[in-house]
Amino acid sequence: TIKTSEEIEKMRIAGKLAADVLEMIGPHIVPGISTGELDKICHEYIIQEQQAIPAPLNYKGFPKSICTSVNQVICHGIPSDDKILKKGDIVNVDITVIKDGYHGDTSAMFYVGEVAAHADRLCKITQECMYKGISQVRPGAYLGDIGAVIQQHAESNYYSVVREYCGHGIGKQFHEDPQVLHYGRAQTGLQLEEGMIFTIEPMINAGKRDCKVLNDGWTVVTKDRKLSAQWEHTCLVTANGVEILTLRSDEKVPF
Ligand SMILES: CCc1ccsc1-c1ccc(O)c(O)c1
Ligand SMILES: [Mn+2]
Ligand SMILES: [Mn+2]
Repeated sequence: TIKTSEEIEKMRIAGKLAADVLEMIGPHIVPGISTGELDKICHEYIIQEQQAIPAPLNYKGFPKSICTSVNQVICHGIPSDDKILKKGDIVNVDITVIKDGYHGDTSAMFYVGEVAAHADRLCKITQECMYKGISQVRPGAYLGDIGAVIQQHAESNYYSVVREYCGHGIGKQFHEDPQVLHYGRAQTGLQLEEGMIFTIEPMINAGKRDCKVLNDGWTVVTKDRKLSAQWEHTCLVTANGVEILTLRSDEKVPF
């Protein structure tokens, strides 16, 4: 749906709050902390400090307030007191908050201590995929333009694009139309219009694109158990391009 200026203002607030949670949790991500503890810290911050609601909790039955996806986990990792982070791990923390009825959805990769060069490279290229996708956003552009540049950057670096999960429209609902695929052909699909708001959240695998869901019914892992990375921003289509609603205060847009 095309958001009104009043709705856009509320989405700016929700987006900023989601970004603030990621900035808050970063320093806590050190060897020895559990993902269950990260969930507790974020939950308390969202509820008490932000007087907001964590959207994942009880969404389709998800049991926690954030998603924490470590190493070969592609997405929807369930925080656990038994999952202790160790040096060399890469972890995606995915935050969605609801404030005044509107959603802000963002995620980032964090390094636990020093990580291997190949892990660092995957995280960096994946962030570049997200930014390249965002750089295509303007009125009149096509959803296929976003998918094509993400796929091109990933595959030219010998990585693969997960296809089973995608970005999405967002507003009063966590997930709205359109689906935003992270692969595709330029100049195809829906045309973007000023006032549209959606996420771009590419999941890029070091190995093959195939994935599977574990017996917990949530955790999505790479079939070949190689590493996966993901970054996510909530984006607004503006008259002259794009506004990233979940930009962090220390984050520079590289285009
Ligand atoms: C945990 C929330 C959830 C449950 C089913 S899909 C999903 C989810 C998680 C992160 C997201 O960015 C998203 O758009 C959806
Ligand atoms: Mn998310
Ligand atoms: Mn999302």
